[in-house]
Amino acid sequence: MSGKRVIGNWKMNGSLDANRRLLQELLPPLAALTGVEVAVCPPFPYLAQVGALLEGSGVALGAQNLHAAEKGAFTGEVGAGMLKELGCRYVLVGHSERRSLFGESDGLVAEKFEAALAAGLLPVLCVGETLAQRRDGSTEAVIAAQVRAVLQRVGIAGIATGVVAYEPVWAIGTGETASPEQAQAVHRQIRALLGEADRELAAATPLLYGGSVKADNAAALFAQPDIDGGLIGGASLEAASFAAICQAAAR
Ligand SMILES: O=C[C@H](O)COP(=O)(O)O
Repeated sequence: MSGKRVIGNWKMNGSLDANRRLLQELLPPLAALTGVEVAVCPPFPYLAQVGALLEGSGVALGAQNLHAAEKGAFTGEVGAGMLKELGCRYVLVGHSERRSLFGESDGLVAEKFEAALAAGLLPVLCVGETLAQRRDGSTEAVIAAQVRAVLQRVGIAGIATGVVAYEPVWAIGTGETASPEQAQAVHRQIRALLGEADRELAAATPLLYGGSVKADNAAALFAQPDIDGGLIGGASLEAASFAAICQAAAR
């Protein structure tokens, strides 16, 4: 039992028809896998449809974002309780597209992580450096600040209840994956940082890698000691590719 997790982030893609076809093709091969927990995160409007299609499959449902408040006058936003009620197990928090395109700060991301925990969801904290930050040598500082903001708010027990996903921004949707060694180095750093608070809980925190994970590079990434699975974007929209990635995690 490898205990790995693979989460598909569909981003702003899909339709009622495309979702049905994707899951029809994806669920049968996944049914045979053991030792891997799989989830998919469709856009908000499709959560109910996808939740119903996943019923009995063992594949979990996740959302891509949430508001930090429980409810109120926040037009266009969605609260953690609503996601929970629709059957979500996971919710992504602080994806780099949220940070860069929608101005989400480390502080706001921490508030969202806390709100998700309070509702009984498993928040997936996304962290990662830009290409410029990697080039100027600030990867470690950037990741540390992103992780510490959440650690300070919810403590190590809070983080360990959820998941952390390292997604170098330069590897997202670009086809350029971090090498297994590059990814492992950052994962080891995250584990060590969490370990300053509690070594056991740090060891138990799932650390996923995301950024151009494909069927042909997944196994090498998942073989790294501190990589506990993947957060998959583009390849999660192709049933055969996503199934192969899940298969690599199940080994
Ligand atoms: O949430 C997923 C990541 O942004 C990775 O996306 P990608 O697999 O298309 O590079």
